[in-house]
Amino acid sequence: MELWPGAWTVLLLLLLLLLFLLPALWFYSPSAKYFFKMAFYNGWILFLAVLAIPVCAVRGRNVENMKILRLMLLHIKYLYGIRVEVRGAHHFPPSQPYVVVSNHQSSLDLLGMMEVLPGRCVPIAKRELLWAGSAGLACWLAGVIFIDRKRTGDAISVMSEVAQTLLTQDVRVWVFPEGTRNHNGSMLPFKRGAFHLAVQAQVPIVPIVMSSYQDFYCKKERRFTSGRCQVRVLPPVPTEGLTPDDVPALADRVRHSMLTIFREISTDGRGGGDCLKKPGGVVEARL
Ligand SMILES: CCCCC/C=C\C/C=C\CCCCCCCC(=O)SCCNC(=O)CCNC(=O)[C@H](O)C(C)(C)COP(=O)(O)OP(=O)(O)OC[C@H]1O[C@@H](n2cnc3c(N)ncnc32)[C@H](O)[C@@H]1OP(=O)(O)O
Ligand SMILES: CCCCCCCC/C=C\CCCCCCCC(=O)OC[C@@H](O)COP(=O)(O)O
Repeated sequence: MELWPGAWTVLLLLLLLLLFLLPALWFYSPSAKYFFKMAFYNGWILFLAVLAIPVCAVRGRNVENMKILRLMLLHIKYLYGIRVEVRGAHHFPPSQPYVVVSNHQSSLDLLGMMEVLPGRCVPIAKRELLWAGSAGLACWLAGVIFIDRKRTGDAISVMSEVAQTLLTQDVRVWVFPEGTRNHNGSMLPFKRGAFHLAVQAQVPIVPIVMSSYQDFYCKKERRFTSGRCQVRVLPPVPTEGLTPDDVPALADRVRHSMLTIFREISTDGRGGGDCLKKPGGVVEARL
């Protein structure tokens, strides 16, 4: 193929620009750094999923595949210099089904989640994740339960089937009761699906709180540095003898205990707020 004579010069200039521009952007523009890091995070997970799919496919759709995904994802915190400290892991009931509920700040929750994910535990995820290419397929193979948030009736019947599965197949379920990502320094009101699920199956609820990421991550400010995160497992909350009428109070009680711990373990003691940094590095809380 013949190229226009100046084309090589243009290509060379573009290459030089990339070679110098990308590192310069990385060092001098925190926003560019944020985008590179997030793009790499998603890209790396998609790549790992491509490797995981054939291994998981041998077993077919099976909750045991979640162990493979977990092992493959555990190193990511080192790539990003995030120290994940786990406390209270002894609170996990040793061998029985239960429902884990945890706060949901960002897709980075995957790091804390993989740190403590119990055996035979499957997350409940929005249906859209199923279409996230290789990651969606890997999730499906690992038994992730998908719900359509736009169809309440369908979501509720999926949750009711899950309640049966909890008991008959000895699995645990991980639910983000806020129902969506929330990075505003507090917790959204809890949706009640997870609590109905636990009451229907008469299994305990294990609340897990991940401390605020706002020291090292803020989407609004395009800031993503290294940092620390604490994952706190709280004592199980029994549901034996409770009925659907008890669900609203149960959900409120669990949210209250989680919010208290969230504020306690998040570095500014208030959960970080809307990651608005005041001059002097003080983080203003918006709760
Ligand atoms: C190596 C490579 C790896 C590659 C792969 C990478 C990673 C893999 C590993 C794991 C990753 C997976 C992690 C994925 C995480 C994704 C996180 C998410 O997607 S979060 C979003 C989805 N989750 C949720 O939404 C859960 C919380 N939502 C609920 O519980 C909701 O209640 C709902 C069931 C979805 C319904 O919600 P909706 O808004 O439609 O309605 P309401 O909540 O208002 O409820 C209406 C009404 O119904 C009552 N209700 C709710 N549930 C039940 C039920 N089960 N039984 C009976 N009644 C129920 C509820 O109480 C309301 O009534 P009332 O107002 O009277 O109380
Ligand atoms: C605990 C988070 C698990 C994340 C799994 C990461 C896999 C990502 C790899 C590449 C795929 C790109 C698709 C990004 C999917 C992000 C998953 C996520 O965090 O879902 C958010 C969901 O909950 C709530 O959704 P909304 O906040 O309502 O929109």
